[in-house]
Amino acid sequence: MTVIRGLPERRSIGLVDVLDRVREIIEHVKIYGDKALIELTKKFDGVDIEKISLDREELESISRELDERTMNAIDEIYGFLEEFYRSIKPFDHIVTVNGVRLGIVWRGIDRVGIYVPGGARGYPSTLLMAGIPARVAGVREIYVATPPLRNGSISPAIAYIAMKMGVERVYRIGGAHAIAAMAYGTESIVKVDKIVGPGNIYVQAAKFLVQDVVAIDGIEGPTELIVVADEYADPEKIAFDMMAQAEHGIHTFIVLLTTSSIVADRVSAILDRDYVHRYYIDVVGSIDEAIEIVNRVAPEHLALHVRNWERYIDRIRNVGAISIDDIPPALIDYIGPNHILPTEGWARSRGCLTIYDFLKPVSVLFEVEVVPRSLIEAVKILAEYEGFVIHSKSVGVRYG
Ligand SMILES: NC(=O)c1ccc[n+]([C@@H]2O[C@H](COP(=O)([O-])OP(=O)(O)OC[C@H]3O[C@@H](n4cnc5c(N)ncnc54)[C@H](O)[C@@H]3O)[C@@H](O)[C@H]2O)c1
Ligand SMILES: N[C@H](CO)Cc1c[nH]c[nH+]1
Ligand SMILES: [Zn+2]
Repeated sequence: MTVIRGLPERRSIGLVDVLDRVREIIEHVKIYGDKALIELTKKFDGVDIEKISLDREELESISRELDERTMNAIDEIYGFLEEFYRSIKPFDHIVTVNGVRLGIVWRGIDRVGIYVPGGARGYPSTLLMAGIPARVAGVREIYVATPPLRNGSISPAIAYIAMKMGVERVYRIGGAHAIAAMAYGTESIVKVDKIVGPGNIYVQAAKFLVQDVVAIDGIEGPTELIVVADEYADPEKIAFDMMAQAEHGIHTFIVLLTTSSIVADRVSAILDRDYVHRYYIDVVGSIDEAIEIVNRVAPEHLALHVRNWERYIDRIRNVGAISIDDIPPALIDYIGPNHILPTEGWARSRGCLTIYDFLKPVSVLFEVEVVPRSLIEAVKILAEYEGFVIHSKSVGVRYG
């Protein structure tokens, strides 16, 4: 049965199901370094790799295998996303309030590790989605980890983008061990300040577990989509949107909530031809009810096949991405603004990957021109209230 009526209690797999196994993998990498990476790559990917890290010369040679048509497609999307991220790059904000000049200045993170998932042939689009905002933000060093292909090499498209982006190194390792390696460092892997990127449940569980030493962007696991549709929606387009996201694997979470039993039956009839993936369809009383469910479930993607969508948009709070009206989620996957999106309900507290993931706001207090007496007095009082007498003196010795 591929189409199930109603909603499940939970997603088919979650971090909690694999944390113990992933913890063991991480410990193994911490102790044995490169040796563990080579061994685990043999175990999980079935590939012997002697050298983990690919330098620019090797990347150049792999990228020469890329056909011109795909190269042009990458260039086109690269240019589009670069322009988008340049145009939303935040400015420093320095203002004067009551004679005090202060503000926020943005600084790029020094070293970022980008995880690019394996899939069937690699996810070059993910490198675009993470690497372009990182570059525009001014990240100094970018490292990429991606699982090796069956032949031991990596996707020529990933190699091409890595070259174009000027990344420092590409590591041909995937899974939880790749995350552990970038978090703790090994003989051939540089320890980074932040790890970003989507992947399967092992990859995301590893990101979750290494937060004692490295920042992460969030949990971006197996793909999720909820389609909300009214009676005017086109069942064929809905089915395509659902099957497209199911294409990512067997752990995807794909749901249709519709007010129309006719739409439900028609979509179900199309999806029934897919024997591999699982889909959920529920008939709801109203679009408002569907939106309540969406906010509770907090899916990665939401597709809104609803007339008068403007009426509902402000009430949609907990989703990673919204495709409205006739826009397929698959378009967001390739032209963004970003397809690196929270799953497993994490959309309740964070959204898509953005340029802000690669920037740190630094708090700066410049000169104090006219000393606002009341403000200085307030500072001294609060410092003393906290028991920090020297804090109070340090301010008082300058401003009285
Ligand atoms: N949420 C998002 O933003 C987003 C974006 C793109 C893709 N995705 C998801 O990323 C995932 C990609 O998954 P994938 O598996 O193709 O690639 P992946 O790179 O995430 O994982 C593959 C690696 O997992 C490791 N592995 C495999 N089996 C294992 C096991 N039993 N124990 C430990 N490690 C194991 C292997 O080392 C392998 O190289 C899909 O689920 C897709 O839906 C999510
Ligand atoms: N749908 C994925 C996010 O869940 C992103 C993606 C990349 N390539 C194709 N699709
Ligand atoms: Zn996709």
